[in-house]
Amino acid sequence: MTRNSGVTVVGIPARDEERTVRGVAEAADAGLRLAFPHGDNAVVLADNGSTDGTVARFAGTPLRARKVVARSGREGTGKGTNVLAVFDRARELGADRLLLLDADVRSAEPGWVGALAEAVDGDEPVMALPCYRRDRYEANTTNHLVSPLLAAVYGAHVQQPIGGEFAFNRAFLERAATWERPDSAQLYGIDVWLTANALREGLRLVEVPLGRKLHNSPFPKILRLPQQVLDSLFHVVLATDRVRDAAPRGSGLRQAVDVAAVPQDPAVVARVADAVGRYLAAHRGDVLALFPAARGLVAAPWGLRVDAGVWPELLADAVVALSEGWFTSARDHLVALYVNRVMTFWDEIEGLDGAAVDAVLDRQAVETARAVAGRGVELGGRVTGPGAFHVGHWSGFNADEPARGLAV
Ligand SMILES: O=c1ccn([C@@H]2O[C@H](COP(=O)(O)OP(=O)(O)O[C@H]3O[C@H](CO)[C@@H](O)[C@H](O)[C@H]3O)[C@@H](O)[C@H]2O)c(=O)[nH]1
Ligand SMILES: O=C(O)[C@H](O)COP(=O)(O)O
Repeated sequence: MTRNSGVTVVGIPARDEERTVRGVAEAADAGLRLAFPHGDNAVVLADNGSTDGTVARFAGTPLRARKVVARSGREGTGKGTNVLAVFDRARELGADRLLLLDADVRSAEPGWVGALAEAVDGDEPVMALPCYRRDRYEANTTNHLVSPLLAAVYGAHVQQPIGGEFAFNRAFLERAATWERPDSAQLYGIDVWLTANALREGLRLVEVPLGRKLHNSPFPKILRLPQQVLDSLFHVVLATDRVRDAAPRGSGLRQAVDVAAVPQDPAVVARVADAVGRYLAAHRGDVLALFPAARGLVAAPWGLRVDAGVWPELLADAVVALSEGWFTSARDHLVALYVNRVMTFWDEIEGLDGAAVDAVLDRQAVETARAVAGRGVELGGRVTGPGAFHVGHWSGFNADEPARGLAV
């Protein structure tokens, strides 16, 4: 890497992050100074309608790098709106490389900038993804949906495909500008949209060890974030030529489970379990028709027991349903089954050490790839999903849901 030349942009997507945005901007600035002391450096805050002091806090933070603010309204926008605005600004600034840091990360270190930037050196499109240790009660969308499904469809084992701390080189930014964007890519679908499209096109992905990730718990969003993530992932899967063969494991087995572990707030867990129970009662017939592996599920204190043995088969049922044109039903019903998988997993890992939890998750991804491979799924653009995003079958079941389809 020509460390002293070129344009490097760090983008920070934010909504209502006044407590943490300053620390992230300072870490970005210090990292840019260390990695590119003579470079043309910029930090871009992309804000979609914060109602707190996020923008003022960023504006009031002294930085050596150029400061840029990109703003959009709150309605009908999401994280993806901000990331895509950062992509646009990076192209306008002639960026040789772009990094993204979430605005709520409390463990961001200046060293992340150099490490991520170095990984995307080169003329061919390349994307850097983080490897960090995370609380065993978090990263559920990663662990039970995205990583196993990417392993199954693309034969790739990616530890943190939707972590949020990424880097891209200029060639990657140019390529990403050509990809079709479903509405959910404006929301929390953006991260998986980037990773899955990169895998679909066989672009190079590099995993960069970053230590630990400490941020706001994502769990209260468990009924809407995974739905948006699945929506984007399903669109990319449908645009994929075929289910790929498993690639050899590159960097060995995962080590992603932190020693720090804080169980989720029981009141939030109870509220979520109640909403999912009502959803499944209302959609029972349709769920069993689309997910044959659900027929043997037994009751559990939180709803249904979805253990590590049956989960890969349920994910394979979802891929089959998707490939047969049941986009919205497969997406929405899978969210309900997934919440039961998460709660069953918490029960399964009780008393296990981190390495044993990692082993459960590794096996789950491998078994998902085996289950999907056994179904003879045909992809290749035969069917497509709805470009517009709407909460679909979850309408009326999620007390947190937005009033309008696209808004988050
Ligand atoms: O409308 C929004 C919502 C969120 N964000 C920002 O996006 C980042 C991540 O959002 P957050 O709600 O903290 O996401 P997580 O719950 O941490 O979700 C994880 O999973 C998401 C879906 O893949 C990723 O987008 C995140 O980066 C990843 O940390 C933060 O800086 C937010 O301020 C926005 O810019 N606009
Ligand atoms: O990596 C993840 O899966 C996201 O942070 C979302 O986490 P959650 O599944 O715990 O909501």
